[in-house]
Amino acid sequence: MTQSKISMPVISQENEFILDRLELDNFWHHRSFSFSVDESTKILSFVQKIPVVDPLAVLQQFAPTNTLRFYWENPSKQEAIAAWGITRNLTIESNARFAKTQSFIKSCFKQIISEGDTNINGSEARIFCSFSFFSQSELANKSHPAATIFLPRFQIAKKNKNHFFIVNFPLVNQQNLKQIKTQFSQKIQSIDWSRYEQLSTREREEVSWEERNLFSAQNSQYFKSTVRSALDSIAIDELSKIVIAHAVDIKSEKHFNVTDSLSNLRERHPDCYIFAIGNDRGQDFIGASPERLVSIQNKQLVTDALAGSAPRGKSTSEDVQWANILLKNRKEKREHQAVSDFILERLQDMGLKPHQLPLQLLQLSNIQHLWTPIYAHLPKGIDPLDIVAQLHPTPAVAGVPNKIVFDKIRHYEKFDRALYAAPLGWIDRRENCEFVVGIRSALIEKNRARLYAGAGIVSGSNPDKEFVEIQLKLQSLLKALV
Ligand SMILES: C=C(O[C@@H]1C=C(C(=O)O)C=C[C@H]1O)C(=O)O
Repeated sequence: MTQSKISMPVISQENEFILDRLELDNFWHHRSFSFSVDESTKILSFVQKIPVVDPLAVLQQFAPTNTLRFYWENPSKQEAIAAWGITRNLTIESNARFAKTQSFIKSCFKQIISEGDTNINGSEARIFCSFSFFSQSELANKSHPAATIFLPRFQIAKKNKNHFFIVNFPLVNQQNLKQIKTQFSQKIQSIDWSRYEQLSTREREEVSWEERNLFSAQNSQYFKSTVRSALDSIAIDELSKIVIAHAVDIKSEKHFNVTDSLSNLRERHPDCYIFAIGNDRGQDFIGASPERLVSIQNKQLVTDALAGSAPRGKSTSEDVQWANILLKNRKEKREHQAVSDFILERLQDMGLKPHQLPLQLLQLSNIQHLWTPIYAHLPKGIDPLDIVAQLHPTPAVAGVPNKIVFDKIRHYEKFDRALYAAPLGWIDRRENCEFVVGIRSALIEKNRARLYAGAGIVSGSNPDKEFVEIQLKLQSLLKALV
């Protein structure tokens, strides 16, 4: 179901509004920035290089909470993107969501006329996508649609030392293109970007939780009983792996601060992808995921098989000890191989020739994982969304075999996974893209947050140890939320 609509008079008013009244706050905040157009309207995608900014600071200052928002950062790759407002969007509530996403994205990029500083790496206009874990949830009041895709009105991007501001602006009258470009350019230059060079640091007080139910005996007993039941199913060969997740609801005295929480996440997890997707109901799904589902640059695909976990040691020797346990443990390796086998098979089914690097460790600040990066060259005709559709969900977040595991997950988990463990990311006109798996994540709304974490269960898993793993993942997330 497309939520796009044309609204010609508003566009021209908006046009006038931007060009004639140049007050900064109104320029950004005016509500008419959040309506979308359909595929018959051309869209000017105007990009301009700007001085150094922190895209998170810009997002904090300008993105209203009543429109779609997206934040994406990979600190170790010196890359960050903030996007907000809607120029075109689509929400999907049905099956075939990846195919529908694909055709929507193609039609969007056909409308775009790119102008400005377009030839520098990182300056591309992107379309942002998030999906729910299941294509159709059986739970009545689900918080997120099966797919949400949008071309934002504004995008701030940082790539290495370069920073860009992009406006995706619906054109009513193309004759004015030159004039509009000049005025956008002047407007962007007139902004005092130095004010957004750094996120204004506030007192990062610890939020006091109503912690009663965080890891209550009831919670832990229920989780462990599901692990035991899954082990029974594994013993009779009904399935060979299942990832069981746990959700914890917390309530703070004050509203959560999304940008400060993101800032904490990027400090604590510089090797992860930091993300946030906000909807028009003021809900934000945020997290720091170590798991790439699909990354494509110039037709080179990279994906991660990531499964099998151990804590980090408090000293170097303890750390090495944990690493060795992880690398040698047969149960952890079984858990991992279920993922790498699945990915290789799915890519081969698409006619690709994937190759994997030797098994290695991905050491994050709080946890370490077994990791196999997998590469493939993409021939013409394979769309990034074909790969997302083929790979989601991998046994890193679901299990083997898929069909049986889906029913079991719905049975064991007393909550809707919503966006947890599902793909989210961006795609550009040249079909470069990055999608991560939305794990190590929380759904935030005002003073409430739901935190998610899951653990892979295979033959040999121990319910107590799996619960410890879940706690480790949840605690790390909890520490970042303010
Ligand atoms: C499911 C999650 O993580 C996954 C499960 C892992 C495991 O069980 O060892 C490791 C990495 C992820 O693939 C999660 O963090 O919620």
